[in-house]
Amino acid sequence: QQQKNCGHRNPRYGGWSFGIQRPAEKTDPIAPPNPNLKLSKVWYNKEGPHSLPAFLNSFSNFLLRVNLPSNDSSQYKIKSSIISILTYHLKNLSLPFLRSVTLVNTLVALSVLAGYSITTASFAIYVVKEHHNGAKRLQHIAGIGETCYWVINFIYDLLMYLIPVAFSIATIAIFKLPAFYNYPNLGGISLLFILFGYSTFSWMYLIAGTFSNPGSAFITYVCINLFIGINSIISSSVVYFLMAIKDKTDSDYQSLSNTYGILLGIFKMFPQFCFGYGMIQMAQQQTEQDQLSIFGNTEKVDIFQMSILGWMLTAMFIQGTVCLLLRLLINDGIIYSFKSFIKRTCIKSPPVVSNDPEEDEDVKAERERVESGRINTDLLQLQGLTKIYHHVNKNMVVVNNMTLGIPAGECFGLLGVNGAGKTTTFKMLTGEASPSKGNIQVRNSAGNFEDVLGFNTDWSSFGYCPQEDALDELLTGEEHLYFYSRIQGIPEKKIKEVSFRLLHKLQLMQHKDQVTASYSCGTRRKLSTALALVGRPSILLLDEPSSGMDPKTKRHLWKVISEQVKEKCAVVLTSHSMEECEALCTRLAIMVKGQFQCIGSLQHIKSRFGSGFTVKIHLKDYTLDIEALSGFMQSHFPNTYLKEQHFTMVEYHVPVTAGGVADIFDLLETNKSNLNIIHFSVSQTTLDEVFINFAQSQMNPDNSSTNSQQLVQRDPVRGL
Ligand SMILES: Nc1ncnc2c1ncn2[C@@H]1O[C@H](COP(=O)(O)OP(=O)(O)OP(=O)(O)O)[C@@H](O)[C@H]1O
Repeated sequence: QQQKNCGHRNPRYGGWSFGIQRPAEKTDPIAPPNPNLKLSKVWYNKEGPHSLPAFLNSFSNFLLRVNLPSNDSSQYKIKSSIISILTYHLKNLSLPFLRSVTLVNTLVALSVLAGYSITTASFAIYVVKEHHNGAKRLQHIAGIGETCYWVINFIYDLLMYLIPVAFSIATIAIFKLPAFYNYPNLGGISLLFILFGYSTFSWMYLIAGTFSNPGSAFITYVCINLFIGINSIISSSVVYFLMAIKDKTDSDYQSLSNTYGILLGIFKMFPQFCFGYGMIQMAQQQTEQDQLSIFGNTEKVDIFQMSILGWMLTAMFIQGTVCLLLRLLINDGIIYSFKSFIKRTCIKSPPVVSNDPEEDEDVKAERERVESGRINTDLLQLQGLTKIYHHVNKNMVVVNNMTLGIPAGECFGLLGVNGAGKTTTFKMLTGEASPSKGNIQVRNSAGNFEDVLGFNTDWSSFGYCPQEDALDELLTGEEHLYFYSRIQGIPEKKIKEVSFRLLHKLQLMQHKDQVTASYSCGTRRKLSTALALVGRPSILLLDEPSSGMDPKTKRHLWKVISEQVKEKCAVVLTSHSMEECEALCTRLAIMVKGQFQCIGSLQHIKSRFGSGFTVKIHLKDYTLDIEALSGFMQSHFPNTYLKEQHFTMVEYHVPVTAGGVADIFDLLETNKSNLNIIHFSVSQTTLDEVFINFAQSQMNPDNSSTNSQQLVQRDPVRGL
């Protein structure tokens, strides 16, 4: 019972009262009161910090001695030490103070966690960016293995992360924040900062490949950190506060204590919790020590013991190591093997076209050539290559049973409308996507074919210019070339020579010192092509290399590609420019819905599928009657149709006639003035027209199964 001081100069700090009658309301209603049982009271004055435990201890000694045999009583006593008294005082009498301190510490921990959630995410999005823009794939092709890539990134990010950590520690040291500054707390908080980075980068790397763009990756990383951190810290703090207001003998206290233990066990799996909770623990420990020091106890508590920081630090180290090991283990090779296994055992793939009776004769001949192994001078072979994307409600066959062989010194053009499957084919060729079926083989230096897919692929013979420039916006053109030269293993003293040769070759000298962020689209494409040529590849994959280039630059690029072909490089090129394919490709194929519709040399394709002529007529006036002109053309050349009309220019498709070009010339020349013609031209149907006609079968879903030959025969008016 508390005792009032009553304003005395020498206050009494406590006392005892014995033999008090028990008050009526305290009697037990079930067990009748024993009239002989009297109440004793211990009095204390709260101004004396030790008065309660001291007087309580004396009372305990009275009881002890009263109950001991009289001759023994002096031999026994109950002792209380100053520490236990102070701890008792701290835990029980200063509880409201400690609670408010814990609340403040929780808020501080959450604020620091929020800051570090953003910091760590801003470091990790770099790998997402490289994954997204294809730079990671390009580095693999250039020679960096999965393990090397992740380990180097991890070490680099961790070293860079030490800069904000150093700033935080310096701030703590400058302002001497006692909770984190006093010995050994500065060491503890430094370890918490470092291990938070260690554990967070690892799990962020683990899911880096799942994001569609770096922006969404950044938001997701920060949200995950904050969501887990805030929820775990607040829920454990709430249980802690509830425990603190309960009596230890209360049954609720026990169940709360069990819940608290379980929550801590679960939350230790998350670095965000370990980081925040570790800070709270440290700050709380410091507050208790500050309180103890008021009573002269300056003994330091070991904050690294398991119950304070030890577990938090250990858990973060384990999380980081496990996630990093998983990241190293789950590489493209393992994913490829796993996917292949799942596909083989679980997923029923839709039937892909094989031995299609309607397959074009040239496509069939190429398939038979590759499958039979005859006339085998190929450097690269695709055998039954198929890619199926499994969507929620349907499966999409994007590349369908593609068989092809490309010899050295050939530039093979892969044509097709948007979505025909060209880039997907390239992705399979470079290992970015795994084929659902089929195989890709490359001839090695010993002259034998070896699989490109799977583990330990040797990409040294490949050069790849992706459709989207895989450039680092912070590096200059020259730095890019240096970087990829080093990855390719070019000796240090030759790197400058190689880089300058390529800068000259692609006319990039004037841009070599500019960062690529300031490059125009065409210049970026030139640099991407230069990077593909760094290792003098024997197989060059170019995905729309000239897109965005002006005609002059384009022609220069064609010259560069032609030189590569002359040097016996096997080039695979995709382009939407027929002019480019006509200029470069020794052989080409047109893809429709993932399948080859035709294959062969340019002239072969034009003469097989481009029957007829294109007549371009320029009229004197655009108000002239076009229908009369069309009627005139159709009356002399049946099945002629008007293809296009732009202002005074009209374009007709004229089927092959008995008299050929001479007849068309004769007729138009004779009637030039009657028909108000200024001038006209007659040409063989171009590759553009062949392409457009094939493209129409992709646009028109009803024609999906129709092969090219049938189209030629069915609709001569529309060309094919
Ligand atoms: N990851 C993916 N998941 C599902 N479908 C995909 C995926 N990637 C591509 N596709 C689909 O595969 C088809 C072929 O795409 P691809 O990029 O290979 O076409 P493309 O011929 O290269 O077109 P473009 O000329 O526009 O580059 C498209 O319909 C596309 O929507």
